[in-house]
Amino acid sequence: MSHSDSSRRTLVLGGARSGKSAYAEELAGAATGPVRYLATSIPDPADLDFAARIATHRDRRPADWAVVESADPAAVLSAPAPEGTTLIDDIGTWLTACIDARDAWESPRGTVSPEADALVAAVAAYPHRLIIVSPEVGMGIIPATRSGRLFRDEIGTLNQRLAQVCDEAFLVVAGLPLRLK
Ligand SMILES: Nc1nc2c(ncn2[C@@H]2O[C@H](COP(=O)(O)OP(=O)(O)OP(=O)(O)O)[C@@H](O)[C@H]2O)c(=O)[nH]1
Repeated sequence: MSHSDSSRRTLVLGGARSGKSAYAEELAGAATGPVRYLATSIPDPADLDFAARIATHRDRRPADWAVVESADPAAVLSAPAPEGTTLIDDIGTWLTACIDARDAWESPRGTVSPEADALVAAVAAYPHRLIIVSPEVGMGIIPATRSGRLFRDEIGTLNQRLAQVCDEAFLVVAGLPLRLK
């Protein structure tokens, strides 16, 4: 697949507090044109810790970035796209919400495949610059819970599929990006 720089797709992987979001924001800031920040988390006013994290993000983001909060990134990407760069942060939050919505934590692998298929297709078809943040998990011991094992397997499979349709991919560790593709 060959793309111009303006339609390049970039996947940014990393563990918790690895600096993956900050690196993705750096890439978005370096791109030409306007930036649209697509947050997949819908804030819960009762969750003060998460509200503080979001506030930190807002403070460090340039004021002229458009912010879209949506639990359905495939729908956002499939709608008529504005010029410039879209940054999706992040796929782990989205996957958790998808599994919750189907009440599928005790279900077999693949229950959320329709949603994953739609996301991968929307990413592959997106016509402008796209940067996607997703968690890299599963390098430690096998989780003790069924839900933990389900998430680890589903996000690993999805990350592989996203990496295939992206032009480049990075793994961020301790704030340092390692190019994978
Ligand atoms: N709803 C909403 N969520 C936001 C906003 N800004 C950031 N977020 C969410 O904040 C989350 C990332 O929080 P971080 O604390 O950076 O995540 P982390 O994985 O611990 O750390 P890093 O690896 O450094 O990114 C993502 O799920 C974003 O969707 C916002 O304006 N609105």
